Amino acid sequence: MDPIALVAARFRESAQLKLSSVDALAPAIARAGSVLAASLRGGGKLLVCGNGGSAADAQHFSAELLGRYERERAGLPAIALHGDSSTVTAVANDYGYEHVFARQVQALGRPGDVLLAISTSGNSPGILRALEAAQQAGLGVVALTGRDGGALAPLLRPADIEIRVPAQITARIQEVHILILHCLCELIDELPR
Ligand SMILES: O=C(CO)[C@@H](O)[C@H](O)[C@H](O)[C@H](O)COP(=O)(O)O
Ligand SMILES: [Zn+2]
Repeated sequence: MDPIALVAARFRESAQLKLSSVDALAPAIARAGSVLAASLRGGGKLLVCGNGGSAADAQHFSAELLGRYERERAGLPAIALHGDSSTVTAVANDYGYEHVFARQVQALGRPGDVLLAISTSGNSPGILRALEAAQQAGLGVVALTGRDGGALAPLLRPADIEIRVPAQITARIQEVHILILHCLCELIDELPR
């Protein structure tokens, strides 16, 4: 494989996926922005979770809220749930890895908060448990998924928001997820709080 051709092909795939999915995704992204801004306006906080690259995306997003995105404002409350390594290792060791996010949602989540769950497959057990814990605790839910939405999609309630990237490859889905997260940052900064 010619490396330059490979790079060019990946750039084109990524750009084409973004262009071909914007019309389908924009309404749900706008709705999610309103839900997140309303939660923050009402004194709520955002709990964010994902595995692997999606954990990095969760932390990237929480950093942009706690710090800043593109405009000056006070820090906003957001917690990336994989970030506390002592809690993650203790809960995984004592209860199993699938409980790592759910346990924190149960402990930290309050009605009016929002869980932002990120999973390209929609099938990661820890994400499914976190979703159930959020629903039980009265949190709003925004889920970033891909493929067919996996086992997560049918668990969503009507008020929950799924933003599903219409692609099969994890990396391409993640590349759209990060664009979605930046749009959410901008909407949070733009919408009344
Ligand atoms: O970043 C990547 C692949 O691009 C990987 O680290 C990937 O995030 C991991 O395999 C995750 O465990 C996948 O989980 P999920 O998106 O299916 O929930
Ligand atoms: Zn990756």
